[in-house]
Amino acid sequence: MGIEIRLEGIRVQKGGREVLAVDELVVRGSEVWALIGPNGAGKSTLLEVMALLEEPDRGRVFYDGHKIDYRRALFWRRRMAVVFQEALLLDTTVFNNVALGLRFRGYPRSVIKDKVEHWLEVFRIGNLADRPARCLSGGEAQRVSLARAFVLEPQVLFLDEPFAALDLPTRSSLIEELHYILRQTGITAVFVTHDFTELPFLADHVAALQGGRIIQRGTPGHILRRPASIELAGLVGISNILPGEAWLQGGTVRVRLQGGVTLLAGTRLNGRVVACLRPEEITLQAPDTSAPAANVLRGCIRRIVPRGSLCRIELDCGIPLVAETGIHQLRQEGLTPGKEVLAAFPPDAVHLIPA
Ligand SMILES: Nc1ncnc2c1ncn2[C@@H]1O[C@H](COP(=O)(O)OP(=O)(O)OP(=O)(O)O)[C@@H](O)[C@H]1O
Repeated sequence: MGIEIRLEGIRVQKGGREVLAVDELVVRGSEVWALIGPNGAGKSTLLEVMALLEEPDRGRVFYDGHKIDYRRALFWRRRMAVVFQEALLLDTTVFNNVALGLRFRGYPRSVIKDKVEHWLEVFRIGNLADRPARCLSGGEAQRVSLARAFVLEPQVLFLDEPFAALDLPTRSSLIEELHYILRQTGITAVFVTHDFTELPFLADHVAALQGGRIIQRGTPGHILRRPASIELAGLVGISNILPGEAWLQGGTVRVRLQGGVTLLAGTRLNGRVVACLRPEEITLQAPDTSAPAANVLRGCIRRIVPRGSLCRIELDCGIPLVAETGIHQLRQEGLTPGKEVLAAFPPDAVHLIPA
């Protein structure tokens, strides 16, 4: 079972100004949390406070209900592991890098051998055991770094952008492995990421930071669909961020966008807003002659930009819109630049943020 971490009234100053102000945060045992936010938001500082690498200027940190005394934190540090973006390996073999922590802890040789070999296999680097760490690729080095963390059987794991420097296939396969291992082991885990696509695979909970404060917390689905700020909306891949004026009419919310188009929205707000619409919420249909319906806009495909197995489709519907679809659907529907289409999306997909 993973360790529960509780923060209370945390304040951290750097360079003469407050860079972190978190009144309360509880990460329960075995939960996996992601910290997201723009550059300089305080994610790494928060991770370092949680991992006992940085003592806050004010506030208290509890592990499993015990208030941390930083002079006696070794007891808890032995139950945690930290993985950084840079693998930070020693200039020796892969085996020795992974074995190092166990040797420090005085495990017998045979136990060390079994444990190291097990975790090298789990991260599919058993064949690299005798390879000098300096001769590894970035992805291999990051696998070694993860094996070195897991071999210590920590109860809590902290990861600061561990996949940021990796290519897409390596990142995808490492995330899949990590997802499986975290669920199997029940370790509490907290990771910092800039990549919103990692969230649904890895995290149960997300804390979004801005200006040193947690401005929103929730499930990955909630944060991706209903971000609390315009900056966060851009960060989680919402490519349609459209200014307008919202008003309530009966039970529905309408928003008149700059450009004159009126949409039904799923957030109860009045006044100046920005409407956020995820590109994958838009379905494209062939134009027909039926009466116009709510949130069905007639438009024209301006540009198609392939992105792996997906395509970004730029539309002119009286307002600029970006949709996303699979290559298969693109071919099936014969979608090409210049083609007329109907762009449809449900009111619930239109999230409003006060402007
Ligand atoms: N040693 C320092 N002296 C002064 N300011 C610092 C120092 N270290 C960090 N900061 C500032 O503290 C704030 C929070 O930094 P932090 O590294 O926690 O942000 P972050 O969200 O992890 O950013 P990034 O996504 O760019 O890594 C930033 O504004 C940063 O400039």
